[in-house]
Amino acid sequence: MVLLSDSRIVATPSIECGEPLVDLREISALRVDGRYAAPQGDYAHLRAGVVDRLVLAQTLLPSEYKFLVIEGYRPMALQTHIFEQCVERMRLQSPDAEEAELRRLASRFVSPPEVAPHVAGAAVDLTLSTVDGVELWMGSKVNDTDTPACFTAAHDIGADARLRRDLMGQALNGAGLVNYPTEWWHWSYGDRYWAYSTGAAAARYGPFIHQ
Ligand SMILES: C[C@@H](N)C(=O)N[C@H](C)C(=O)O
Ligand SMILES: [Zn+2]
Repeated sequence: MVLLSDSRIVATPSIECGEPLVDLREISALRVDGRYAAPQGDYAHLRAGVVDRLVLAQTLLPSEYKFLVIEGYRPMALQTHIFEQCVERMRLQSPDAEEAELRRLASRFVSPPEVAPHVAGAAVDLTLSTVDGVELWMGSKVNDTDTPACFTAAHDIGADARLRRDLMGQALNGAGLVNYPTEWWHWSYGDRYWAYSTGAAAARYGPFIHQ
């Protein structure tokens, strides 16, 4: 598995295309959860090209399902904070590990800020709901990385959750997004991880400042 801290991701070129962020709360086809709501509404924004692909992906789901968007854009300061917090958690678990190894271990679950897809407005954490908005069980809670069930390919999660993950993956892959294999809920388009995974010559979206 290629991690976000891998030198191949860091070395992937990024040519910023300048596309704006779009507020998902103004896209009637998409449902946005408010658990990470903050005053500026950063969490509810994504690049226009990602939004288009998300809307397309939703049409590829069986009609009884809808996406429930949990978090999109994340400011650099927030990404840096949660990455450093994760490094400190790794230090508690592996007190003798070198700094570089702690950062590699942390990057299994939080991206190093310099390549972070959420900071580019390119990544979305999402799950499935019923058409009425009732969140469905996917084998673990969104953002619970303390269980092996967070890995997208996990098998001991029950048949319903496995089927839902597969359906979600088919729809999102079908619309051009790629998954981070340690987190079933994390999908991106246009960032460095996407460029590396798809063989694109460069990322389309680099770090972005939401005004
Ligand atoms: C922190 C978690 N929700 C997440 O988004 N992880 C990925 C790998 C990231 O930080 O980009
Ligand atoms: Zn994510």
